[in-house]
Amino acid sequence: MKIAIIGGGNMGGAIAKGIAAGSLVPASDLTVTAHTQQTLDKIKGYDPAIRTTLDNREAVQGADLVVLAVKPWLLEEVVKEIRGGLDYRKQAVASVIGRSSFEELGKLLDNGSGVMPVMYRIIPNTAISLGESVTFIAEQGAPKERLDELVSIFSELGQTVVVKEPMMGPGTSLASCGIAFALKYLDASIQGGVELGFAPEEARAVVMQTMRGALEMMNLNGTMPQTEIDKVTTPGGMTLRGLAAMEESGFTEAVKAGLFNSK
Ligand SMILES: NC(=O)C1=CN([C@@H]2O[C@H](COP(=O)(O)OP(=O)(O)OC[C@H]3O[C@@H](n4cnc5c(N)ncnc54)[C@H](O)[C@@H]3O)[C@@H](O)[C@H]2O)C=CC1
Ligand SMILES: O=C(O)[C@@H]1CCC=N1
Repeated sequence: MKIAIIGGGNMGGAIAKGIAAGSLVPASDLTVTAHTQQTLDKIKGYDPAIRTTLDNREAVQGADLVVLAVKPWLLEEVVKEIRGGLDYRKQAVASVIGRSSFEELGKLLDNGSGVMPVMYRIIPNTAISLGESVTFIAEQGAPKERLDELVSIFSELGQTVVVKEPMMGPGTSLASCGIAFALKYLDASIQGGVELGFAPEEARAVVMQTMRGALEMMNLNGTMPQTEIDKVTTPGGMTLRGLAAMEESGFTEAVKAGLFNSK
């Protein structure tokens, strides 16, 4: 599958890096565009075989899939720019834009011909660059084999979850914004560790290994977090006091507020 990524920034670049490292799409079948040559040079640094250009119209020529990965406020401008050069019978269009919809994308892509392309919404998180993403995918009008092919590509880069469009917002919150929320917990822990007397690098190492251990226990034991929390918590002990203080400060509600407000 030949893929053109329009906007090789944090997300478009991470997708390009991940796909180039995978086995299903040769790096030479990837074309990435950006607003500046400096960004394209960074993309070349991932794999020199990735094709790069500042010209969006040139990039979409011959692509089987065009991935729109610009900031939301640039979507309309970019779609208008490339629309005339797309063959909707052959070329599918995917949006990675966080708060978009098939309705909005369809309106922008509508060229009055009565033919619409296969459309996807694809929301990875930034760990796609190292093959550890959770990627949510929804489709509109995709034949099963084309969806399966797309899912195979993204499944090399972590876990892929195919959903109906209404679950794209919640999926984005939980996994794509969610990676920032997880990092926020780590950041708070490191800050606290420093205030407890550790050097920042020591606190970082301790917090990362503690998080790794927590994840691995859940993974190996097939448990929910509370089961593992119960094993740590001595009645009347230190952990209980800490957990109570966290909840008094609104920990669980704060995390949920982050999820509900980001969708
Ligand atoms: N960063 C993330 O973790 C995620 C981002 N997204 C979505 O990805 C989209 C891009 O976000 P980021 O990658 O974070 O932004 P970014 O600013 O890092 O990347 C956007 C890229 O678009 C390029 N660009 C600007 N104008 C252009 C044009 N006219 N033609 C071609 N390229 C152009 C810029 O050079 C830049 O490299 C957003 O719509 C966001 O909602 C979705 C999931 C996760
Ligand atoms: O913050 C955002 O809007 C984008 C979408 C999901 C992650 N980053």
